[in-house]
Amino acid sequence: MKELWTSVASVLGVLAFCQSLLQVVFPPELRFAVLKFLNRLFHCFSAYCYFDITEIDGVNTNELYNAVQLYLSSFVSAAGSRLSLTRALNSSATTFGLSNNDSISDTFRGVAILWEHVVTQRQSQSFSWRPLPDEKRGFTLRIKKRDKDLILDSYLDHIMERANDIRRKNQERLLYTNSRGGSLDSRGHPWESVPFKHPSTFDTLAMDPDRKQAIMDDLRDFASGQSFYQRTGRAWKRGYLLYGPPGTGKSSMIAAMANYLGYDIYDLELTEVHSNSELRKLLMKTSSKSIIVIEDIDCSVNLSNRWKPGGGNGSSANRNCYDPSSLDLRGGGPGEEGGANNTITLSGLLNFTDGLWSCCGSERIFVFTTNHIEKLDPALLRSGRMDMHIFMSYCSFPALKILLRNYLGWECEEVDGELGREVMRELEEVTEKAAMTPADVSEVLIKNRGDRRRAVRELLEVLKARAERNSISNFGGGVVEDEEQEKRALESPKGVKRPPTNCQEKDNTSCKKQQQQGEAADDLVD
Ligand SMILES: Nc1ncnc2c1ncn2[C@@H]1O[C@H](COP(=O)(O)OP(=O)(O)OP(=O)(O)O)[C@@H](O)[C@H]1O
Ligand SMILES: [Mg+2]
Repeated sequence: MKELWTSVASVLGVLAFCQSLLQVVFPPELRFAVLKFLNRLFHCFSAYCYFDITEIDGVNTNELYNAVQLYLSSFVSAAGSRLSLTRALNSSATTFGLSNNDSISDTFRGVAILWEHVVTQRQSQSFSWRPLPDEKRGFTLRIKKRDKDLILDSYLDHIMERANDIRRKNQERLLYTNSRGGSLDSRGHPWESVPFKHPSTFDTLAMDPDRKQAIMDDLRDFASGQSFYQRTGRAWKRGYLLYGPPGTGKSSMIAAMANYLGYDIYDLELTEVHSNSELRKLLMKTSSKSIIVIEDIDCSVNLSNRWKPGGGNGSSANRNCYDPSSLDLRGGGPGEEGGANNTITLSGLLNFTDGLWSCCGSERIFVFTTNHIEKLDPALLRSGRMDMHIFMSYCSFPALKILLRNYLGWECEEVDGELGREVMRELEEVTEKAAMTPADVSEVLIKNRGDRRRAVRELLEVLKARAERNSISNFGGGVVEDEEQEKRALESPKGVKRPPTNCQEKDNTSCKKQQQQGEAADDLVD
């Protein structure tokens, strides 16, 4: 054993001597050329090829590095005895990683792959726009030369896909906003994000169950439709236009969609976007598997005035709603024609959702909402642009039943007894005529959620009062004007007034009936 150590030491000594001799005898240029040559010779005869994936690519973070790190973390935990642990911002899960200069093998389509995590000290920093970390990190991928063409592209795509899945699973959903008005953050990102924790789901959404199911099916088909979109040559995106009076659940529906699909939301504030090119940049910085939302598309920006440089004074009165009749969809828009490059136009917006740029990235959903579909330009409604137009209506009876279940834990299907059924009939009859929004109904239920009996009784009273008011104002039409609805939503019923319970004002029969219903409601929810 002693002899072995002696011989190893003497070999090392000889090598060190040769190296110092090389350094003394040969100039650095020659040494470098010799090493390069030896390196080439080695790679020529080696059966393997190597790919370096560095953490920082120039000054930008290399997304592939992050993806590989996440991908390896999915199976490294079972393999390694020494691992690095990390937890990302907004993440609820711990990620395992390879320790410095450790390696792990993987197989893909029967091909063996070796990954090595290489960490070296960075040389003294030359000039850089931003400080770089002291350590240089990277992964080296080793595969057999003959497998290179066979798997490299598909393997890297597979890694990116898996990494995105892991990221989504680990991370709470994110809600992005462009409220910084075009300025970029330190990583060059125009979007700001916060964790998205909206509790709305399709289960809690009050709307007709058949329509709800149709939307869920559509979303599911979209999310699993990669091959369909590829086969048909369509960009993998889908547009939904949600329209209806305020408080009917448009925003709640968007949150439910995001929670259902596990997508992030990009809430695009059009008033913060100054030009079509800025809009394009924002789009380019959105990730796939996301929902891009423009709320109140009819009011968020005065496209017509911004279109014509001298065409409007931009007064707040004008800014509130645009006049679609003054929009001109011919040509590329004024940004290109009129030289007003700092404007956002309808054509820019349409290109955003529909043009070539809309296909950068994939699996994205565009959702526009409006209270006034009739004010939208037909170009926005054209088929193929917004694939599905979803009307969010006043509270229907099936929707009311969902709200009763959500807020009071009350299953209408389980109602029995003659009086109980009578109340259900009353509710059914009066709900449509009342034309109340789910938001208004929710208010009544929230206020009385501690006392089911009182909640149902008050709801019935409010519905009846609304129905009566509607029949008077519309001569039996039953649906009130939009403006009135908006006002009603703004009023936000702090305390819903009860209709007069003073029976002297009414005839005896109706008074008796009212009393009976009150009692029935009491029995029903006992
Ligand atoms: N269909 C619904 N199902 C369940 N809750 C609803 C529904 N519609 C409204 N709500 C309740 O009313 C509140 C307001 O609803 P939401 O913001 O989704 O309405 P909206 O249609 O987006 O209104 P606006 O047009 O003013 O933006 C929600 O927080 C939710 O609690
Ligand atoms: Mg809304």
